[in-house]
Amino acid sequence: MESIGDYEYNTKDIIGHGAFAVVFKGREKKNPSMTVAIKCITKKNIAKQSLLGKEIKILQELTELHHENVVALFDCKESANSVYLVMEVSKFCDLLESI
Ligand SMILES: Nc1ncnc2c1ncn2[C@@H]1O[C@H](COP(=O)(O)OP(=O)(O)OP(=O)(O)O)[C@@H](O)[C@H]1O
Repeated sequence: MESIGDYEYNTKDIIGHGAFAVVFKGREKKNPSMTVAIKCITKKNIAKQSLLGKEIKILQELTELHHENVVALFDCKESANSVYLVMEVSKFCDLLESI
């Protein structure tokens, strides 16, 4: 298990790949029934890291809206090579899988 603050994930549990990141299925350590999506962004894939900081700030502000159609950002952590975004699992991904 990889540890990201209060959350953890197994590198085998990949939900999806994007252009800049891999998204893993993870869980809260204290409450393992709480499933989360952990987006691991490799810093070297991002040309301007200041833009990533701005994007994270926008995600934090959107989270404060508590809107059902906006995926909440629970936590954000940084290591030497990566940035990790711990997010609510999107209900729309289930819909896509069922199509
Ligand atoms: N919060 C989430 N809940 C569930 N699945 C997710 C979540 N975020 C991302 N995913 C899945 O992981 C995949 C990769 O996501 P990611 O955000 O890295 O890239 P993308 O949105 O597909 O495209 P891009 O790389 O252009 O941003 C998505 O296509 C989706 O299937």
